[in-house]
Parts: sequence; C-alpha cells; structure tokens
Amino acid sequence: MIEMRELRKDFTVRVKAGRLRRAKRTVSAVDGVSLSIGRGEMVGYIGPNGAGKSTTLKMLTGVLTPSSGHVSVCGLTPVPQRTRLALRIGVVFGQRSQLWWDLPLRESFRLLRHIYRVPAAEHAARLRRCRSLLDLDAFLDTPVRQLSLGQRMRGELTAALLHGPEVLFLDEPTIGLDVVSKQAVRSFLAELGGSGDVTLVLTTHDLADIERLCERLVVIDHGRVVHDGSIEALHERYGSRRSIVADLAEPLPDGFELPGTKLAGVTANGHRVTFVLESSTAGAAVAGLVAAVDVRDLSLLEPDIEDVVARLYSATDAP
Ligand SMILES: Nc1ncnc2c1ncn2[C@@H]1O[C@H](COP(=O)(O)OP(=O)(O)OP(=O)(O)O)[C@@H](O)[C@H]1O
Repeated sequence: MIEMRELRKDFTVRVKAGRLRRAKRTVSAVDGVSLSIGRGEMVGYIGPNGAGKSTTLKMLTGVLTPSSGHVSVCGLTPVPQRTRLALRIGVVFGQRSQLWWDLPLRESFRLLRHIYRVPAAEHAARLRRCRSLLDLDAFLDTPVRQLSLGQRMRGELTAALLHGPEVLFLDEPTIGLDVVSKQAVRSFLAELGGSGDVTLVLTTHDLADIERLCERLVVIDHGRVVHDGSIEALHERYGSRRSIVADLAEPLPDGFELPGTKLAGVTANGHRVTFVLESSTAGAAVAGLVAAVDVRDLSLLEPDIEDVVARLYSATDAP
C-alpha cells in the first residue's frame, strides 16, 4: 500500500557565517528511508522534534517532492499523481484544517461530498457512522471557527474519511486535546483500524496513542529509521523490565536483597519499594518479598514506553 525506497529530502537553508555573511547549508530532513507498509496496517511513526516525520508525511501525501528515492502510495506517485491520490487517501494534520472556517460543520461535509463526488448514499452512511462514533451531533450546526479543538479534530477526522480513503495519514491527531477527546479520537481510530480496510499511519509525541493503536512502531531520528517493529520488540531490544511496587508495613530493612531483582526505588520513608525484575519471575519475586517482609499492597508495573523511547532517542543523539 505504501512503498518508500531510499527516500530523501534535503532542504537548503541559509545560516549565519560571520557578521554579515550567510552561507548555504543542506539539511537532510529525510535521509534514506526505506519502508513498506501493507494494507490494513496501523503504523506509528515517531521521533524527536525535527526527526523528519512531517517531511516524510508531506512526501507521502504529495505536498513535497522528494530529493531522491522512490515513493508510492496506493500504487501512485504522490506529487505527479496528486489529484488521483487525493481520492484514495485521507489526511489529518493537527495544525491545519480542511474545513471551511465560517461554515457549519455540516456544510463542510456537504461541500466535501461534491468535491470528491461521493455517491449520496455512501456519504450518508459514512457520516452516520462518524456522527455516532465521534459524537458530532451537538455541534454539527456550529461554524467551524467556534468549535473547540477537540470538536474540530473530530470534524477533521470525519472530513478525512467521508470519501472512503484506503490510507489515512494523521499528523499529531491528539495534540492539545483533553483526556476525554483524546480517548474519543483513539477509540474511533482503533475501531477504524480494526476493520482492516484502512491503512493508518500516524505521527505523534503522545506515546499512549501508539500503545493504544499501533502494532508496528517506526522510530526515526535525524531522518533515518532507527527502529521498525512492535513495541514488544523495542522493549526487548532495550532490555525493558517489569517491576514490582510494594507498600510495606515497616520500612525496608537496610541491605535487603530480593534475589533476581534490583532495588530501583525506596520512597515514603522506606514504606514503598520498587524492585525491577532481572532474572526472577514476578511470582518468585513476590513470594520472596512476602516471605521476608510485611507487604500491605502490591502491584506489577509493565515497562514504560516513555522510558524506552527516551533511551532510544538519547542513544541516537550522538552524531
Ligand atoms: N521547509 C523547510 N525548509 C528548511 N528546513 C526544513 C523545512 N521543513 C523542515 N525542515 C527541517 O527538516 C528537519 C525535519 O523537520 P520535520 O518537520 O520533518 O520534523 P518532525 O519530525 O516532523 O519534527 P516535529 O516533531 O518537531 O514536528 C528539521 O531539521 C527541520 O528544521
């Protein structure tokens, strides 16, 4: 569905070189990305600021011409075949709108139906689904400029889907949304992706989006792919471990050791302790702890994706 081979985008920028002089410098925003994304995949495309995510999406959607390499989406070459491509893809860029600012949402949807020449019945069916899944009814007749960010984002998602695209590109779809709107958008996307009909590529800085939605995670940094695989594979590669957090009746005795684990934190005057599981299983560690000290409460924490991604970003920071 999406093919990129050695895709590159260089920008020429002018930088200060001395008091008056300016020199030209080339920034390789995307530096040889090769990826192949199949129908129905849900792919999270993440990376630190300036990694090249938006530039990649712009090349995939026909907004930017690559400097070199090959790109095809739905069998089309994005820039020269941009009009045909537009009928097959949906695009939601969090910072930009595809809605008419002064028109009620309902009117934007009507106009889009004409622009994309969608048969009335198909359009009505898709709109009905979005209205119910995204709770649009309360603000369908409100002009777009009066919508809250969360309401507008729900409108944007609907607008991107009314022509039945095969691929949906989302650039920061949950940025700036409150918790409830984030959940609404995520559930909607999960449902959409779950059908297997739509290929979904999203960039985000909110890793909860990825955890909730994407089986495949592509991490880029300095324009290059530094990880392509599942979240589990990322944890494995970086040795992420689960941990046990226990609340104790008495402070943890000095020098206490729990075999196969590492003491990672002691707080609340020694009453709350965190052990990271190394060679021990969770069961053995819990049994060992309960046998040795008076445990009041206990929980098992899965490895934190934020942590592992932060480690990955800092590992790739060196030039
Ligand atoms: N039009 C442009 N002209 C010059 N440089 C650009 C242009 N667009 C992007 N860049 C540079 O290319 C690099 C990648 O930018 P890009 O916007 O793709 O990153 P990003 O991963 O989307 O970042 P963010 O998470 O901050 O949105 C950055 O160094 C950026 O400054």
